[in-house]
Amino acid sequence: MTAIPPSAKAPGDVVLDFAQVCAGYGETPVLAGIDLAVRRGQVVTLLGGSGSGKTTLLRTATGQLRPLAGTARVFGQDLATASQTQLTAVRQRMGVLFQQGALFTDLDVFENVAFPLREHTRMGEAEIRETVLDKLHAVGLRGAAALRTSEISGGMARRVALARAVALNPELVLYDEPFAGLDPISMGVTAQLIRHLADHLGCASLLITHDVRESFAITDYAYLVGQGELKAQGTPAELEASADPYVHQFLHGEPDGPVAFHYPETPAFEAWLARETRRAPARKEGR
Ligand SMILES: Nc1ncnc2c1ncn2[C@@H]1O[C@H](COP(=O)(O)OP(=O)(O)OP(=O)(O)O)[C@@H](O)[C@H]1O
Repeated sequence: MTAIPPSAKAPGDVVLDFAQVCAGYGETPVLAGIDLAVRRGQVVTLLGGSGSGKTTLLRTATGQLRPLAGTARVFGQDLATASQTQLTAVRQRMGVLFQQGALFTDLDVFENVAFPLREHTRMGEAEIRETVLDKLHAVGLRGAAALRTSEISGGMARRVALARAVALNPELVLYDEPFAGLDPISMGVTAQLIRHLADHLGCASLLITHDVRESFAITDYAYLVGQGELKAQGTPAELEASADPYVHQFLHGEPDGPVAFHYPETPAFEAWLARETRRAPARKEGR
């Protein structure tokens, strides 16, 4: 693991703070010993291969999954011990752009962005109109306000979802694979938009992706996870200069090296295979 001290860049207060977090499903940890911090105004990237546990960490940050061990704090609130009311209060200060960025198909673009304002504030119509148009302007889609969701492209839909995610001026925005399925220009535009929103709103941003190029163009600090642990951390320049073979292979997309391609064959898989192998002749006889 590359030994680089955390918080190489510290522009503001810590908004999200993981200390030795172990995250996973049921009793099974996907990632263990995760130390991670995101500060106000910072764009932090969490990199990792397919299935490395990035979404699992995001679910832990939203309180959807409780940490199996360690401490996960958002706005100083310990998520492991938070009541439902406290979790709701934390989530109201947080915007999440989900991988699918699902919009409500029965609402037009304007109403999609207005939705959280109508749900969580007492704003009047004039203030809602002004806020929604301002957020749509920030993502370059003010002129698309009246369009139905069936009339916009996939890339535009992602930007509308982004405008909706920041409608309540969140202090923390979590992005789950914001570049997935976008063409190179839309990717670049989305990346600049994430940076712009972080600078403009002063929010803390955690970007979950396996796209090194796009994320490094806008990132202050990055973490690389793999093989169930934190493999490396640092500024993009520090990671690019790393001699660690795992970091080097991941950053350069090389097919050979320590980054595993195969999903591990667990004892549960071996037991399933033994059962299937025993059943196969019986199936044949039964024919
Ligand atoms: N609901 C679930 N229950 C049990 N295991 C799960 C669940 N969701 C994901 N996993 C497992 O957790 C591991 C990490 O998955 P996760 O979705 O966090 O990875 P990821 O890094 O986000 O992957 P990708 O980049 O492919 O989206 C995988 O081995 C996956 O099989």
